[in-house]
Amino acid sequence: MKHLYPFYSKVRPEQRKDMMQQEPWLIWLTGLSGSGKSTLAVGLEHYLFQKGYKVYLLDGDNMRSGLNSDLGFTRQDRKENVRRVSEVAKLMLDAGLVVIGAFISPYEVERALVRETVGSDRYTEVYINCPLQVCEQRDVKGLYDKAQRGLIPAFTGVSAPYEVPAAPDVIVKTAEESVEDSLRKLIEVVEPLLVKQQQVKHKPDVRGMGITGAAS
Ligand SMILES: Nc1ncnc2c1ncn2[C@@H]1O[C@H](COP(=O)(O)OS(=O)(=O)O)[C@@H](OP(=O)(O)O)[C@H]1O
Ligand SMILES: Nc1ncnc2c1ncn2[C@@H]1O[C@H](COP(=O)(O)OP(=O)(O)O)[C@@H](O)[C@H]1O
Repeated sequence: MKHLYPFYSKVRPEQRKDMMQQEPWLIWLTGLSGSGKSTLAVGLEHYLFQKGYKVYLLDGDNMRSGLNSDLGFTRQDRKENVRRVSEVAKLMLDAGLVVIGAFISPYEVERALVRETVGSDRYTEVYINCPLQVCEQRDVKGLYDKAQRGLIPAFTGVSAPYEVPAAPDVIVKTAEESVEDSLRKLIEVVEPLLVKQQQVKHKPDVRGMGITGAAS
């Protein structure tokens, strides 16, 4: 039995939105290695940052260098990788940020878990669609070549599966579009989601702000 006693913040989500002047949102980019996730995620983050949004990018290679450095690419480790990232993203959303996640996340069940963890009302799944042959030709990091020579086990698309998203919110086809075109398409869908829906006004009421034992 776990003896846990979660506390509840006195800062309401609406107050955070007011402070941050944006809708917290997770934009999740899934696709094969070399499909264009990092290129588009970096571009989207940069664009949104320049426009004044408080935005942060979580990327597979980066997360796997720190928090998830103990994980490899077995079925179980990929599941744990995405589970941890979804919990990190949830905390960042609760703090009011816009979060971009760029992960292969090859299994439908884990992508559904991300959606469920953060809440489907603040989640957009983007399928970075690019045929395997094109990714192999690009071979940005030389990983396909190594995987084909048997030097990298369980490489997505070569020796491990990638389940095409059944119902993504957005699809970008990076073999057919320029980087600029794909980025524009992404921005056109994403930016309207982040604009704060309504300004919430509240009086500066300091009663019960957690100061205990003080004379009232
Ligand atoms: N076996 C294997 N399969 C796929 N990818 C591999 C593998 N080994 C290392 N890499 C590198 O890890 C990056 C993908 O990490 P992710 O955390 O996004 O993967 S996953 O969501 O857990 O499947 C991936 O980055 P991208 O190329 O940007 O997708 C690779 O750089
Ligand atoms: N429309 C596009 N969108 C994104 N990347 C593209 C596009 N067209 C070509 N590319 C190229 O494809 C490569 C994608 O690499 P990268 O972003 O590292 O992929 P991933 O992060 O999915 O492994 C880059 O060299 C990029 O310039």
